[in-house]
Amino acid sequence: MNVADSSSPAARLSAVTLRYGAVQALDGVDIELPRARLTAVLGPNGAGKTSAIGLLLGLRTPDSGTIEVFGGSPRERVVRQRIGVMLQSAGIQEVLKVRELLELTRSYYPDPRSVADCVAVAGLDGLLERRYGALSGGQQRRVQFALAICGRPHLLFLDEPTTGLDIEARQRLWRAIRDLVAEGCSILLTTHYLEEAEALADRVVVIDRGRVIAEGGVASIRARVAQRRIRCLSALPVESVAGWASVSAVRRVDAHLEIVADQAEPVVRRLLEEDAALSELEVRRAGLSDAFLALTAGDGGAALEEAA
Ligand SMILES: Nc1ncnc2c1ncn2[C@@H]1O[C@H](COP(=O)(O)OP(=O)(O)OP(=O)(O)O)[C@@H](O)[C@H]1O
Repeated sequence: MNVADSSSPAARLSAVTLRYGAVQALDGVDIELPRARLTAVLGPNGAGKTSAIGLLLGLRTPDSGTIEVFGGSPRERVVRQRIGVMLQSAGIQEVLKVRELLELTRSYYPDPRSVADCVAVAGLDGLLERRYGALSGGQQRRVQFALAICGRPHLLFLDEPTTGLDIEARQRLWRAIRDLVAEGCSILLTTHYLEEAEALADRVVVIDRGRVIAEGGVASIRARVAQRRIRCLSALPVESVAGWASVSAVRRVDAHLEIVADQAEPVVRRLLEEDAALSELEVRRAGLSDAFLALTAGDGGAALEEAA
């Protein structure tokens, strides 16, 4: 295992495909997790985010492609001992007390944090003697986070970690996550919330229907979300509208044109000039789904869902 080479990524999925029966969950996915950086994986429900994490954890085997974690297989013990994980389905024994859960999980790792440190980082004051199953949803999430970080992982998987947390708990978790990255931890975070990615991520990978459709810095992904979405009933040909200034994507859905544009006004003006019969004109701020449309326009366009 190549633990010493700090220039290589912490983990890498290369050309990975994964199918569950008829469902192609991942379809040729390449993702790299650079060291000491937070990579946010964004995408709609069913995009393949959890499946990608399952592969990186060695819980599943891909149909094709390769997975490397610290240069080795995620199934090697020495690799697993460098990984922490907070999944959506936690599978935690409900009858155990928080202290027992922490001590049990700490025992798997060679150099764990102290229980007191876990309590401080995850905000578990007063919860150690409580049974896990008797905690509120938000308290359980905090315990799950503590279990994920108690082994001082070098690579941490956080699958929608702030779901169910109140604003204060979310802010606290964000601070803890930032501290971990500053200490050198590499993190893969999945989220449906663009603002969470903006607050935390160095890089964003957008997955849709099993494919990576965009990746880059937060600013470049956000720039696409700043676009406008224009929808109207018009017979203008898609090919000609696609060539107009400001237009980054266009497609036809039944009789409607759906356009993603950097600026709405010039496009709307021209639409009205060129099609006197145009009707049902709508302009709205583009959401994440519109960013997907803009990014995938070259290969036929992704399904346009309601703005995120
Ligand atoms: N165990 C399974 N058996 C069959 N299909 C599955 C299984 N797990 C996932 N899938 C399917 O694979 C696809 C990808 O699912 P996955 O859970 O990876 O998506 P996700 O991006 O994590 O979604 P979400 O945001 O809803 O958590 C979906 O179509 C899902 O229904």
